[in-house]
Amino acid sequence: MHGLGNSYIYVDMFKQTLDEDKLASLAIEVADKNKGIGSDGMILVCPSDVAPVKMRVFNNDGSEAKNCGNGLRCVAKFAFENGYIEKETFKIETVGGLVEATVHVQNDRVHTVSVDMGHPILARQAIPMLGEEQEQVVGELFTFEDQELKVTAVSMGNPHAVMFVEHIEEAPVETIGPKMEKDERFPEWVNVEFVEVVSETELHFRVWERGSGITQACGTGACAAVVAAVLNGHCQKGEEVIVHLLGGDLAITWQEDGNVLMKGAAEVICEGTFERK
Ligand SMILES: N[C@@H](CCC[C@H](N)C(=O)O)C(=O)O
Repeated sequence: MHGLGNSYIYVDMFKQTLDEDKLASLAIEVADKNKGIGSDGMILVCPSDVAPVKMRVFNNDGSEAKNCGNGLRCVAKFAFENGYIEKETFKIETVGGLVEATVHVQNDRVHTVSVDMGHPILARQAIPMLGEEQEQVVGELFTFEDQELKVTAVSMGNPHAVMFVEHIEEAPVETIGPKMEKDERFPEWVNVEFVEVVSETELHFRVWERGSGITQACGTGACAAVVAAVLNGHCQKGEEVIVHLLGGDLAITWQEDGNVLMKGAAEVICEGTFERK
C-alpha cells in the first residue's frame, strides 16, 4: 500500500505470525527493489489489547520506528476494508501510543483517512536531542562545512529536524539529509525535512527519512513541518495548512487543543504472497 507514494509492504498479523528476531531482516528483504518487492519498508497490521488494531513500522534498513503517518492512514484503510473494524472512527495503537483514525468511505471503499496524531513533543530531551535544556529547539544553528542551517526539532512519536529554505527545488536533501540524520546531537538519529513557505496555509516539503533515505512523502514529517512553521511564525495554530509533498498533498492542522490532525489518501497497490529463501 502507499500514502502519497510512501510505500510499505503491509503484513496481516491477524492471519499469521512471524519470528520477532527475523522482522528486521524480513523488512530489508521485502523492501529490496531488485531481489524483493521494493518499498520504503514494512508495516505489520497486528491485533492489539487496547485498540482494534496495532501498527508496527520498519524502515527499509530494518530499524523499527515508533510512528508513521502515511502508514497509519493505510493501516486504517486495511483494517476497515478487511472487516477488522466496523466503525468509521477508531483507535490505532502505535509503539509511540494511541491515535484516532476516521476513514472516509465511498461505495464501501476508503479513499481518504483523517488521523488525530496527538500532541507534538517539543522538549529537547524528549525529541531526543542532546543538550542541557528542557526547552524547545526552534531555529537552532547547525553548521555543515560551509552551510549554516537553522533547525526546529519536533517529535510526532518519532524525531524530526525541520529546516526552512527559500526554494524547495534547491533544498540539499541528498547532501545534508544523510549528515543530519546521523548527527551525534540526535542519539536516536532523526528524520530530516526541508520546507518552503508559500503562504500561511501552504508549504512545499521534501524529506530524507531516517532509515529509508529520500521518500515521496512522510506523514509525521508533514505534521512536524506544520508545527515547526507555527513555532517560527510562518503559519497559524488552528488553521489548516496544505503540505505539498513529492507524492501529493496532505491537509494538516495543529489544532487549538494541541493535537495535530492529518488528512490524506491511502491506496492499495496489490496483494500477494512473499516466499522467503
Ligand atoms: N514515512 C513515515 C515515517 C516512517 C518512520 C521514519 N522513517 C522514522 O524512522 O521515524 C511517515 O509517513 O510518517
